[in-house]
Amino acid sequence: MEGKRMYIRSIVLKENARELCDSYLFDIPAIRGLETLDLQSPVTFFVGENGSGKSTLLEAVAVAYGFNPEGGSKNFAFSSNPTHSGLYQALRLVKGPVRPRDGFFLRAESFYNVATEVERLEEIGGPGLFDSFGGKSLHQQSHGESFLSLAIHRFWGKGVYLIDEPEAALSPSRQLTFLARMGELVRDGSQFLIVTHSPILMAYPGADILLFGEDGIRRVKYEETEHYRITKAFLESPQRMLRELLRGEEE
Ligand SMILES: Nc1ncnc2c1ncn2[C@@H]1O[C@H](COP(=O)(O)OP(=O)(O)OP(=O)(O)O)[C@@H](O)[C@H]1O
Repeated sequence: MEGKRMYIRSIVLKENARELCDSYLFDIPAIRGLETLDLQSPVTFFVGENGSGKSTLLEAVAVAYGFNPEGGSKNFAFSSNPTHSGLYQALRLVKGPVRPRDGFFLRAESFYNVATEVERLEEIGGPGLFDSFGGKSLHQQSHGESFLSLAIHRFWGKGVYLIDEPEAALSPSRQLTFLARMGELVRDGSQFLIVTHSPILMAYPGADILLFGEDGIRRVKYEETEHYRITKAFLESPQRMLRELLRGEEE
């Protein structure tokens, strides 16, 4: 996809951001240091340590873009336990000239409620309800199965897909299935913003990997990520790494 086909081109923190939202957000280095974050590839990953602000920023982008804070498409309006921050009010999104035809925001915590709402809306839509989800209610499928059903049957393409830790639902082989599905959707003009800890997912060719750290947000190569380096070192010699880690316990 050419740059001009990107639906969200940049994430900008407004100059008066501190007046617009909660102060704890500015204790997070990635948020504090944010000015303009350009999205340069149809697939962008937010990576970094636990608590570095990845989900906070993804959720704020989702809400600023018009998604329901708990997830779903732009038509979803359910609310079970609103916990999202006010950061979305302090963001300005620079959008591309082409509008997406589809979009979905998914978080692991509220996936169950999204699945319920998807089924409710499909029901209103008439018969053939479960055909689009492999012939079964999403609630009769496991977390991973229903996640993939959504990605395969409900992500229609030419869309914006914001997903928080898809690997929470997926086995390694299903992560590969999801990668392949992402490839199809990207070739069909879609854009993904994904928070992940998975060294499998972040290997997507040509993806832009944005590392959230103590110095703010910076672009890194796949092989520079801790996820790649630690996983590689571990798998090359699990015994050696475990020996070092558990040494204290043996003495
Ligand atoms: N309502 C809140 N009040 C104060 N601090 C909060 C609040 N919500 C989140 N935080 C803090 O904001 C920080 C960023 O959280 P966030 O969920 O964005 O991290 P993350 O990078 O997605 O982490 P993980 O990889 O563990 O999911 C954390 O330190 C968290 O404790």
